[in-house]
Formats: sequence, C-alpha cells, structure tokens
Amino acid sequence: MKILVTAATPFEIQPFLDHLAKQNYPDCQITTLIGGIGMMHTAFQLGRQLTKMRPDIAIQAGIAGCFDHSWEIGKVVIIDKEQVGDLGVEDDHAFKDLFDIQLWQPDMPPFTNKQLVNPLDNLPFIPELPRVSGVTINTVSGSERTRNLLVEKYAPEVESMEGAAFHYACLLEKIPFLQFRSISNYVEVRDKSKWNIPLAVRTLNESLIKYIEQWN
Ligand SMILES: O=C(O)c1cccc(C(=O)CC[C@H]2O[C@@H](n3cnc4c(=O)[nH]cnc43)[C@H](O)[C@@H]2O)c1
Repeated sequence: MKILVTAATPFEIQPFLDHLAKQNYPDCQITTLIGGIGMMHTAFQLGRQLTKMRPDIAIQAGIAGCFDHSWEIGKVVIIDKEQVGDLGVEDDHAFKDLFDIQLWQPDMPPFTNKQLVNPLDNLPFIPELPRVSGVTINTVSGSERTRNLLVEKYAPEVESMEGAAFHYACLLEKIPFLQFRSISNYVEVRDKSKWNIPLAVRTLNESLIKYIEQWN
C-alpha cells in the first residue's frame, strides 16, 4: 500500500514525521510531501508527486480556521467537500466567482454542483471524525466583510489555503484521498493571540497517527 501524506508546512506534521522515524510499517510505503502554503504551490507539488508515485491513497493534513465559535480549538475533522473561495472577479462591492460569470460550469469535471466532492471511495478505513465542508482561499480571511461574504456564498464550516487544490488534483487523477484539518483559530477579525497552533498540531497528528496505525 503506497500512501502519500502531504502538508503545507513541516511544522504541521512534525510529530507524525518523528513517529515515522521510530516506527516501521511493513505493509505501507509512506511518502511525505511538504507542498507549500496556498493553492498554487500545492497544485504544482502535488500534481508532480501524484504522477511520479501514483499512491493508493493521498492524505492532506493541516491546520485551519473555522466559522462556528461553538467548535473547540483543536477539533479535528475530515473535509468532504471543498469550494474555491477567491477565484473570480470583483464587481464593485460584489465578488463573483467563475461559476457566476459562466466561465466555469457547475458540473465541469472534477466539480459536482460547483463543489469538489470527496466520494470517500476505495479507502480501507474512514476515520470516525465529523465530515464538514471547506472553502479554500489564498489570503487568510481577517475581516467581518470577507467572513460574511464567504458564509453567505459558500456556507463553509472550515477555511484553509490548500484544500481545494488537493481535492482537485486527486479527483482528476482518480486517487482516493482524505483531508484532515484541525482547528487552530476562528475565522474572524485577525487576532493572532487567540490562535492555538500547538494544540491544533497535536490533535491533528494524534488523529493522523491513529489512522495510519489502523493499517498495521
Ligand atoms: O500571521 C502569522 O504570523 C502566521 C503564523 C503562522 C501561521 C500563519 C497562518 O496563516 C497559517 C496558514 C496555514 O494554516 C492554514 N490555516 C490556519 N488557519 C487558517 C485560516 O483561518 N484560514 C485559512 N487558512 C488557515 C492554511 O491552510 C495555511 O497552510 C500565520
């Protein structure tokens, strides 16, 4: 079983990397890829890696923001659908995405009704974690205006900078995939003092290690 585990930055999966250095999994060949922050880096690095090794399963692991203040920081979820939240045109005060201006069609592959949906097929196990919807942007949202715009337009639960690129590449390459995200902050007016990245990294890596352990 060939497994690719990718993250935007090394610190997000460092505990998992440390675990791999100590643990031998004879039934799995695990490759890790640090793809960089944002959709452009992720798409290029991942596209190249998927072609090179064609994994049986690709896993993306990362921290993220969430829109619902009732969620606890450190909560880990699986993203089952993704939307691209900042690719389009500005029309005075309105943002129109590529579907709105008919440059993309809602069911243009690999989209299903404007979303990049993970069918969660051909995976030996699916983790028992909440399944939620994600929006991907290239700039971390940090104002009420952007937050409201995204909520009204995409009704997302989680925001990241790479998720949609990962879904897009895996769907086009027909590689089974899973996106793990752990909540490090709320999507709100930027206040870095309220973020808890160490907690999010810890819970993310605990879930990732638990998932990999199930194979062995
Ligand atoms: O501003 C800083 O000083 C700073 C320091 C460390 C990390 C950051 C990030 O913005 C992390 C971006 C990284 O994490 C994901 N992420 C985490 N929270 C969010 C969010 O609210 N919205 C979008 N992405 C988020 C993202 O996928 C990046 O890979 C800043």
